[in-house]
Amino acid sequence: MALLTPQDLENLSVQLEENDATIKKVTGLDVRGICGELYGTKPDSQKIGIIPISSGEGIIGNFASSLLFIAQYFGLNGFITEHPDITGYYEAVSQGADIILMADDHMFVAHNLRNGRIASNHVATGVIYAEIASRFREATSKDILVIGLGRVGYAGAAHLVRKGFNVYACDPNRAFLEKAVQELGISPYCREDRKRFSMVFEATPNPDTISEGMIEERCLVSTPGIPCGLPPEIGRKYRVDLVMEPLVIGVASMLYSVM
Ligand SMILES: NCCC[C@@H](N)C(=O)NCCCC[C@H](N)C(=O)O
Repeated sequence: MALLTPQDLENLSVQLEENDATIKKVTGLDVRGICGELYGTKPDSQKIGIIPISSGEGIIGNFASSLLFIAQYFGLNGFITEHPDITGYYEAVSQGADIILMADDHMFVAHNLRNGRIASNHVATGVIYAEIASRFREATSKDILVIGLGRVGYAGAAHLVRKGFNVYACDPNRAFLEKAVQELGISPYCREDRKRFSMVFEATPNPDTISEGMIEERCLVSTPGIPCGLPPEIGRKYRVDLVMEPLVIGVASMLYSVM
């Protein structure tokens, strides 16, 4: 899994503002509205304990401060512990955190100490970005393309199947594709079918995974993937709206899902 870099997290508030405006334009709701409908919850100034974790590749310079910005943006009472790891965990609980946010190199979790609910970033991110794609008001059918069936893509595809969309998906890893066909009943996307989509959920760590023959002239691409799966020239040639932001939208989904 590709790890965030401090550069990915620069100008987070600008990235959020731009993406929230796009989401509102193409779905009719902003991130708060979609998360509220998706989970049936709303923030109630819960105390969020943000714990830096030093394992593996170590602490990412502006990761904790980015989480603090996100907590405050959604009306929550966030704080970053003075110490990392276990000492930080003890500090967060002692200071009355209702929800703990912490991430190592493999898992990023939100754990609500009051109701026991726990969310992982990869599932919450897959679900919210798939949900955004599926709410495209100008969609011409219930057909939706999912590119990438790893932890994030699979979670998004499962969510779309549950919502009754016709999910077509592709992944270079044949085992991932087979698993999704068997377990979710999705249809493998075949380029030869020349089928085009007005809704695309892209969840790969690769650039330029979206090709011209995949999309309709008017299309919404929703992706947490870094780097961007939409080639800029295709985005310019067609009327494509792109929702792509590295952290805030996925963390909002995590927090709303454990409230
Ligand atoms: N959609 C967001 C996906 C984040 C994930 N790909 C990642 O970089 N995880 C590593 C986070 C490491 C945080 C570090 N341990 C710290 O606490 O600063």
